[in-house]
Amino acid sequence: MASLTYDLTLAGLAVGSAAALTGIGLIVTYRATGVLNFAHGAVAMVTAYALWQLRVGWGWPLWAAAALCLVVVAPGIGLLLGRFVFRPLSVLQGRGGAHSLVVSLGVFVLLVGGAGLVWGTGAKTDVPRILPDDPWIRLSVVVVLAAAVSGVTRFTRVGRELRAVVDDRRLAALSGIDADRVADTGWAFGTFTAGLTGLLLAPYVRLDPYGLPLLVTAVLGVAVAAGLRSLPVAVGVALAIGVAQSQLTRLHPGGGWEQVTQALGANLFAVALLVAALAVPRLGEEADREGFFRVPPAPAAGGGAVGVLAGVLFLLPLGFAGADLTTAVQVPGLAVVLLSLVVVTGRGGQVSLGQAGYAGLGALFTALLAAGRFPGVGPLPEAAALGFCVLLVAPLGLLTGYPAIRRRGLALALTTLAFGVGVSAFVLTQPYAAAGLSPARPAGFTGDRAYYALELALLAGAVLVVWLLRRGRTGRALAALRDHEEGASAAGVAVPALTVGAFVAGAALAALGGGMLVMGVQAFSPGMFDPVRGLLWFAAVVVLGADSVPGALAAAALLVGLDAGARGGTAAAVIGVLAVLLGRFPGGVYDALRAGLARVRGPGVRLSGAGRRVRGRLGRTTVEPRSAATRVPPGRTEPRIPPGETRPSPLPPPAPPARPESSPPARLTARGVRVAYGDYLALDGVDLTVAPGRITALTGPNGAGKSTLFHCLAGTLTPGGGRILLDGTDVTREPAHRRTRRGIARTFQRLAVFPSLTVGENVRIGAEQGRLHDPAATDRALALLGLTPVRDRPAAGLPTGTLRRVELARALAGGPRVLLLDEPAAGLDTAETAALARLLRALAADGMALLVVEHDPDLVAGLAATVYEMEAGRITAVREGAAR
Ligand SMILES: Nc1ncnc2c1ncn2[C@@H]1O[C@H](COP(=O)(O)OP(=O)(O)OP(=O)(O)O)[C@@H](O)[C@H]1O
Repeated sequence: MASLTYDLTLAGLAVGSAAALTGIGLIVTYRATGVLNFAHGAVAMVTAYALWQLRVGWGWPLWAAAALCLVVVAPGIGLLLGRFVFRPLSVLQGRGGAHSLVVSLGVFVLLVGGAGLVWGTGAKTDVPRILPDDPWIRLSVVVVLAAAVSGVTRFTRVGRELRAVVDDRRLAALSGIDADRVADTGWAFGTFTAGLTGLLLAPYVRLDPYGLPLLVTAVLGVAVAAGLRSLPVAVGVALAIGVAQSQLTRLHPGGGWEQVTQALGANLFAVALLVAALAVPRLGEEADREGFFRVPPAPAAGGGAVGVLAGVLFLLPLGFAGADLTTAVQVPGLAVVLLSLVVVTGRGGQVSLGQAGYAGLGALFTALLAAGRFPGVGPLPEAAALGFCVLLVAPLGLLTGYPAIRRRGLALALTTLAFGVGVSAFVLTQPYAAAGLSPARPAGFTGDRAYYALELALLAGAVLVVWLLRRGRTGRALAALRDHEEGASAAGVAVPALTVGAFVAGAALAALGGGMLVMGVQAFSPGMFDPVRGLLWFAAVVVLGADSVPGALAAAALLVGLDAGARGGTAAAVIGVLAVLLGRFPGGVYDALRAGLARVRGPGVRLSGAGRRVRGRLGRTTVEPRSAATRVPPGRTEPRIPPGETRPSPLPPPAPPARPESSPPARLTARGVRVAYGDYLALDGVDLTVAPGRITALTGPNGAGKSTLFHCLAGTLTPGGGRILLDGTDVTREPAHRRTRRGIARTFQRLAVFPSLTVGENVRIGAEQGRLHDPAATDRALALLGLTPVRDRPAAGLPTGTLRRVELARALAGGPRVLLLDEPAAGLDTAETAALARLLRALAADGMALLVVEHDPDLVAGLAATVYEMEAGRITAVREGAAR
């Protein structure tokens, strides 16, 4: 028994060593470049193929083949990626940034597709071993490598440079460090470890374009568990999981647990990925300095002609026959799955790498329900099975929707990926699913042509759902969520509910598409929904225009058509190339084509209303993540007005705003508010009152704690101690959107408008989601702020002064009783500042309670009735202002 334990431990250490190598490589690359290389496993796979080619294909000596792979091929791929793919992106984006995830997924699918094209999709079982089959040797390699990296990082100049770049790339560059060289080193080392992992693992697993990358992707959890930071933790976790996984094979609890134990034993790294992704919600934020990751929004499709063209193209297969028609049957189902990504990612701005999981569940449930093998449910007619599977899977959208409430960027990407990996490992590939499920098609639609017609009807329904989700109150709220989450919350949008809703709708659509697909091919196969396919679909939708229905339809046709008409892997390779080029076409290929078309047409051509809107949107810098779209370069207070456009009318003298009867005055109070950031006490028992009918100001030097207090009042930060009261009601623990609905509105120091919406839509969100829900409030607020002439203009690209008014109009449209303004005069010229002061006085005269946070004591002196002075987290003085 003891020897079995020993043998299993050794076997586990061997597996753990390979995982540890992956962890080391991922962390080093991430620290040096800010990119979590999702293509790590694909590089491992390509290097293993290279070894096979050199040794088995061309008969090279093993040592020479292995040396070439490890010294030239693997690091060479890294250097090429770093220099030609990610460096241009980081120049555009700043480190980390919005696109690196999509581009690294693009590299992943490109390598997977490319390997399929070059070596075929069949498995190679004769990859030579480069090391003896001794776990101790593998372990030694890993320990030596980890120690060497730690030593180099700690004690050498390269290591010091690496740490400096990790801390602050721009500062490091200013102090003479060649950050690009550091990044190159990170890439070369990272892909070297990927190559080594590939060579170590390939002889023991089936080497095919999908299998090895998938295996290595599940190991991402090791790096995540180490917070993408600590090499010893990564190595320890990897070895522990390797050993635990190996020991689990001894357990035979019998009964239902037998299957669970076996599944766990085979997939413990997937479990680790799931646990780690859930446990580290703020992962990657430090590398995403430009703001949270947002998938670049493509403009709404709008163009009726494109929609009609897509409709006609989708009707064409009705005239096909034979194999062509059988292939075409897969397109509408996949199109529905991809539309689910349009809802979640394109419109809601949430990364979802796990849609293949939902589609797979939809397919499996449909097949099980129709076969009468779903627990507790007898056989259902096929059409009913399809409908029922949608109802079953939709609530499961919570599984990724709920974590998405607190996660952004990388953390959300990893959580959704972990979901996809988990569903594939623990549900789709289990014996009950793998054993010959062959669902029939609904009665009356069994022939290919009839079934295709049925699919078209379902696809039309799905397009309608997406169309509805993009219009009206919900559509505007989703666009606001995507464009600027904090801004949406401040406008009153219930961000958590909407985020979950987007995932639930996405899960329902993906399940429908999965069910359609499996009935189309009349067989369930887990491989159709493996996580690699999820990554491919995500990349395909984003590159063709994440918020574009025609883009999703085109992606489905492309993916099915290319793989059917050409060698396996072509579709992945094409999507990969497009994703890698994404840096050049930030709004997706569809967007780029429209831009090209607009350029070819030239400026003299009159565009329709929709065309003008699209051109206006294309003019903005969608390449930047949210809020950055409205950022003004330093030293310039207002962007130049583009030629041919008129300057929006200046703010008119305010008529005293008529306060509706339903807006009784309100008082906002802070009582003994305390906030600590770690050991540092940012607010130390602050008392402050924002009284109705007057302007209260809060001033103090940088770092005094003004913004922290402001966040506590607005609901974006929950204090560690003390209370926030609105007219005696304790609102301390209420989120921002609920406070907005109670009548506490706010504006932002850095603008928080929604660039993909028009000025009118921006303000309308405030009226729809705020306290009063008064449809006429939009017009009133627009008129009050002098914005009526620009109400149909897209917010993107408007001057800062105008956008400040848009933000204020949005806040006022909700009928606030308390208005909190964070440095409202930032970026305004003198005339605009004076007009703003007049408006604020008028609002106060009308009974509103106003708080103005401002650095400049002179500026507030003439405006405020009460001035609170703050320093080092305390109120140091309260004095009467000139405007009493
Ligand atoms: N998220 C955070 N983590 C750690 N420390 C923080 C955080 N946010 C603020 N601080 C620190 O808390 C203190 C108060 O910051 P705060 O932004 O509230 O000051 P402020 O008066 O608004 O300054 P400014 O006028 O420059 O915005 C500062 O020392 C700041 O460095």
